[in-house]
Amino acid sequence: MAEMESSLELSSSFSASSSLPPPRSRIFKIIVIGDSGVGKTCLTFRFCSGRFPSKTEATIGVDFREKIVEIDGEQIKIQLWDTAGQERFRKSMVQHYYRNVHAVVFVYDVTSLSSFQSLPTWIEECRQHSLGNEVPRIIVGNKCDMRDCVKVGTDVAQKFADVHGMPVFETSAKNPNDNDHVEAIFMTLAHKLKSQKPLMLSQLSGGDSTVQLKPEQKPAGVCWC
Ligand SMILES: Nc1nc2c(ncn2[C@@H]2O[C@H](COP(=O)(O)OP(=O)(O)OP(=O)(O)O)[C@@H](O)[C@H]2O)c(=O)[nH]1
Repeated sequence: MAEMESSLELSSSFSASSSLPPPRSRIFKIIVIGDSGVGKTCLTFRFCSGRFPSKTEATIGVDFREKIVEIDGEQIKIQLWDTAGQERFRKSMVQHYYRNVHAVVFVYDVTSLSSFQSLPTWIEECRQHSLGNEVPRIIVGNKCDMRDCVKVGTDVAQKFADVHGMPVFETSAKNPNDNDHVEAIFMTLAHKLKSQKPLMLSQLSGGDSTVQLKPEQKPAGVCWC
């Protein structure tokens, strides 16, 4: 779902840094996909703004949010493409947002078995757009704060992830205590991308907050093999 305050959020962060000379930075384009309502907007918002959005609406087509981070002394612009989960809001846009993608985040809701069972369909859609094993991909189980309603166990998710050769993370966009964890998930992906290959250079038009991932913030037990 789209976050109601996102435009305001972006414009205010750009104007705040408009006096700075624009640095050059690599861009990592990461698409976030999964069923409607799993929390894609909230996760991307949590990473880019550090908070949970107060109100959301179903994403139509695609929204994107950005954050500039620093990895090994280099500024990198992480561009998160928050895609519509509802089929009727996706149709005309699909071709566009799969273009030039560097990494994929598949999201399911740990309280919704059907959202987990949809993952193979999303993985297949990506594969059809040439986003298979060669592209860094991760699975994220969201809404872990709803402990009493969990329908997808960690072991089941881990087995599925192993079969598909991806790391899996469980987190909550809502729980403020998981703020660092959400950040660490996306930063782990960014580290992976940075170590992988040179990506396109781009002139930045402005900046959001800059963060440096501390070693202790990296999620434990992440396997990229
Ligand atoms: N409890 C809880 N609720 C969440 C969490 N993340 C999102 N939600 C709620 O789930 C609902 C859907 O969240 P969105 O982020 O809009 O979902 P989406 O995947 O972007 O949905 P589409 O745009 O339709 O594809 C909203 O009511 C959010 O408040 C979470 O971590 N915990």
